[in-house]
Amino acid sequence: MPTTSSAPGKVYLFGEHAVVYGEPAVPCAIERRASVTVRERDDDRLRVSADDLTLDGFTVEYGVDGGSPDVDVPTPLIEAAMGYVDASVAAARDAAGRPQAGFDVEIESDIPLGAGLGSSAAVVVAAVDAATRELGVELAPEEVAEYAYEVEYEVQEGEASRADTFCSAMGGAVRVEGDACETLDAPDLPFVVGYDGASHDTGALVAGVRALKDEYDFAEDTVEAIGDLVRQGEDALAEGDVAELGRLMDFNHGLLSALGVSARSLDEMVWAARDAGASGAKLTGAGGGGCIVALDAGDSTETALSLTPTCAEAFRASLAHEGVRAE
Ligand SMILES: Nc1ncnc2c1ncn2[C@@H]1O[C@H](COP(=O)(O)OP(=O)(O)OP(=O)(O)O)[C@@H](O)[C@H]1O
Ligand SMILES: C[C@@](O)(CCO)CC(=O)[O-]
Ligand SMILES: [Mg+2]
Repeated sequence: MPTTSSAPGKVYLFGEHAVVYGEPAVPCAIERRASVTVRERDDDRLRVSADDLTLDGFTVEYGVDGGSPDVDVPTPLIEAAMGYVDASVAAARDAAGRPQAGFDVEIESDIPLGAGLGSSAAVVVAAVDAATRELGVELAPEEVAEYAYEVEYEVQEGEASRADTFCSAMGGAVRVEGDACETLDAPDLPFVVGYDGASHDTGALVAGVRALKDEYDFAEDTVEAIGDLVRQGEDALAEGDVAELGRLMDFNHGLLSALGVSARSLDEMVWAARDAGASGAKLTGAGGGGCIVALDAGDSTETALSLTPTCAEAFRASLAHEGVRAE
């Protein structure tokens, strides 16, 4: 019997990048999900199909010892995708004590890839959950989050926080600071997302911030300032003070720009949202290209974004109260 799990993507209210260095962050799960279906095979091979990775999708199959896959899309794309799937399957084999287990894996996702909405974490969380359940092991969402974090840590070459994976596994708004992860009581915030259609490589952007921080004390101070801002933002979130949350999001975007992770397309969308009357707007996730998130209960930000030349897609995103779940 195949087993399917799904998990949500996320936007960052505050704190991406700085969270990698132990500052707090508050990501919020959104109703865009990745869904992973896993079927155990009777050999040790892994066969992966991903419908949404390219317009045509791809299928790749190989054994526990690797081999040269026969595929029809550019190799770097496959290598990137397989890094996460491979490591998720390894985590599930490990959790179930079944190092030779083989699987057919199918990935479907409505989270744009490499765009700051946590597609990698959602795929990994759903894959770990589905593959462990397929092997008869039921993990608590917190345990799925921990395995998924180890996968992101490995694929992002030792520079990853628990924020994306914990948020995707638990759903709702969460607070992550180092290895302290908690869920928060948060009101439904009026998120509007602008997507420039581009994709980034999170690992490379994190490495860029690390280099800046190692070179300049004031870059290190910038990371600490983001931490201070998040602590202030938590009070505003508890009070449901959308105006103050917006001001702090604007400030957070400025600090992220200083760390070199914004882009002209993101800045243009941020300004379009502000001009349209959004309470605040910032890039979300690793940056470099991808998505911004703004707060606006009315329609003007979504309309303004959809008319912005650098915006390929604008949409509202509601808080996903459920994290990983069996489908
Ligand atoms: N539908 C999918 N099918 C297969 N792999 C996917 C899919 N969606 C995401 N991935 C994997 O996740 C990678 C993108 O992860 P990355 O961390 O760079 O971006 P993100 O998670 O979308 O954004 P951020 O980390 O900034 O929130 C892709 O290269 C691919 O390996
Ligand atoms: C940039 C980053 O902070 C968030 C990416 O969504 C990286 C991480 O936390 O692992
Ligand atoms: Mg990611």
